[in-house]
Amino acid sequence: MPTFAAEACSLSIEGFSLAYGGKPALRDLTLQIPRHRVTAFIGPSGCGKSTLLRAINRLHDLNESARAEGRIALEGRDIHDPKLDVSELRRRVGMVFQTPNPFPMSIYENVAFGLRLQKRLPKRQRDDRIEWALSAAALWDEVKDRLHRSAWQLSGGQQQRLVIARTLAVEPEVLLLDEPASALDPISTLKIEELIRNLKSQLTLILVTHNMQQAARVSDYTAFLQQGALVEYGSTDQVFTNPRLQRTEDYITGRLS
Ligand SMILES: Nc1ncnc2c1ncn2[C@@H]1O[C@H](COP(=O)(O)OP(=O)(O)OP(=O)(O)O)[C@@H](O)[C@H]1O
Repeated sequence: MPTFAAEACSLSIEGFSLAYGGKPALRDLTLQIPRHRVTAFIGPSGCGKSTLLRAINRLHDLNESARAEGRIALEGRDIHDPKLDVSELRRRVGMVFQTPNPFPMSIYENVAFGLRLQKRLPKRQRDDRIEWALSAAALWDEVKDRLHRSAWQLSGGQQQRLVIARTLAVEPEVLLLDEPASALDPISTLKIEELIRNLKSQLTLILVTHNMQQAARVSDYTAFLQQGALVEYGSTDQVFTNPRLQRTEDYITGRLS
């Protein structure tokens, strides 16, 4: 199990469990997520990948039947600390979902949206931040001449990069990606993968994917979950080329779905 020195560790998950209506979805998970790396969560459908991802920015708070136990610390601070501001946590830990969900407004306003909630910036600075976020999401060149057109005119792949730009605009430290390319065509998927690899110089990324080639291509570390438990966690190289457990090998090679 990889462990990281405090200065290299973004998130530390310790004895974390979560149940929906008394039914366990995550069981006593302990793992550390390294800073400025891509970590993939893989495992069969229903094993708890999305539940774990969402727990990192406390989305389970919105579900009355969900009960969490244990600790998740971001930069050493427990995210369940009652003194912690949840909206600030969600700014620091951004999330991108499977289906691109741009708001029904212009490309510019989509990226400005979170920024406006966070703080009032003078227009010049806001424009600079929007250009920066769209560039970081590898979309600027494609949209710079039509910033005030509807976001819904973009292709699915462009919409997903716009959603990533919207998330980046508020300068998160961690980006959670829940199957971000599964609704996209192969070319758009490769663009998202390249983007993920490039973004790790700026922030920590966690990727949920069903696509084993994708996990192998973009992630540095891979955690394999089964029935809510962490089965194997290691460098992606090790997990994919020399898995410690037969169950991991069976899943990676498609013998277990
Ligand atoms: N909102 C919810 N209410 C009740 N049960 C839920 C809820 N969300 C997930 N579950 C259950 O928790 C377990 C883990 O689900 P989760 O969506 O985290 O798995 P997953 O590995 O991401 O699955 P998939 O790959 O199919 O998206 C499953 O048994 C699921 O039915």
